Amino acid sequence: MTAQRAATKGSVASDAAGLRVTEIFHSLQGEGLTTGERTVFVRLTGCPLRCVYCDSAYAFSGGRRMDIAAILAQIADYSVRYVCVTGGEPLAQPGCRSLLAALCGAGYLVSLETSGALDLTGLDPRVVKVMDLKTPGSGEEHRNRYANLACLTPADQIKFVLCDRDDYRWAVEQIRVHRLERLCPLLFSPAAGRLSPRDLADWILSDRLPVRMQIQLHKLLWGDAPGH
Ligand SMILES: C[S@@+](CC[C@H](N)C(=O)[O-])C[C@H]1O[C@@H](n2cnc3c(N)ncnc32)[C@H](O)[C@@H]1O
Ligand SMILES: Nc1nc2[nH]cc(C(=O)O)c2c(=O)[nH]1
Ligand code: SF4
Ligand SMILES: [Mg+2]
Repeated sequence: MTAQRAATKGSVASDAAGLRVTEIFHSLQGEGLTTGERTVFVRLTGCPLRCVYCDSAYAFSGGRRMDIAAILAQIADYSVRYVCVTGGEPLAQPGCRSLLAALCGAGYLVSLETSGALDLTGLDPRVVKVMDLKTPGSGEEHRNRYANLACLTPADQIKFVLCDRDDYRWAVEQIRVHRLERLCPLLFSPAAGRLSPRDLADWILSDRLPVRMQIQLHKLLWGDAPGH
């Protein structure tokens, strides 16, 4: 299926209402526990982090201001059950919480991709939080907000995007120290183009880790192009 890119460029409106949106597109979920499900992605603009591997740097700036009604109207065109709010760092925009609540209220199964660097309290409890723990190799480990772990439930997911063997060892240690297994499913993902998926698979098997490996499905299907 061809993904569709719906909202992208345009000037940034100055009014405080609404959210800055880089794109809204229809694709197959490429990450996490609902991989393969038809999903509409709302990519919010702006991020205070700069992970070395970021595949969404085009969302750091630009975008266009949309109010929640307009976002909902655009999503309605696609007849999906799943909506994924991502970015950029979605929680960097104050309006993100209202958007998430409105999406849940409209009956969508809503997930939030977040760096783990911003406060997770006060989110609609129906939102599935997919939270990264940023590794040393990302260059943003110091931004991890460990208090967020207390906000996670078994319905959420913790993701490690790994650049190399040192990141892998670090992630194993995080699982042990914070007893992450007891919180929610754990995802190990190779940083695209930096870590061999086969090496990662071998390490996980060899160490008998309680994690789920993922490879970004959308990149296998469509490469690096935005809007997929
Ligand atoms: C682009 S980020 C947006 C949401 C949020 N800023 C975050 O980092 O979770 C979405 C997901 O893509 C992951 N990601 C970004 N670049 C990647 C890459 N080159 N390879 C694998 N995963 C990547 C991030 O770690 C995060 O889990
Ligand atoms: N197909 C597809 N699945 C995704 N899952 C998480 C994404 C993201 O950029 O956050 C993403 C994305 O960009 N595309
Ligand atoms: S936090 Fe997410 S959007 Fe921001 S730089 Fe890192 S991967 Fe990219
Ligand atoms: Mg992506």
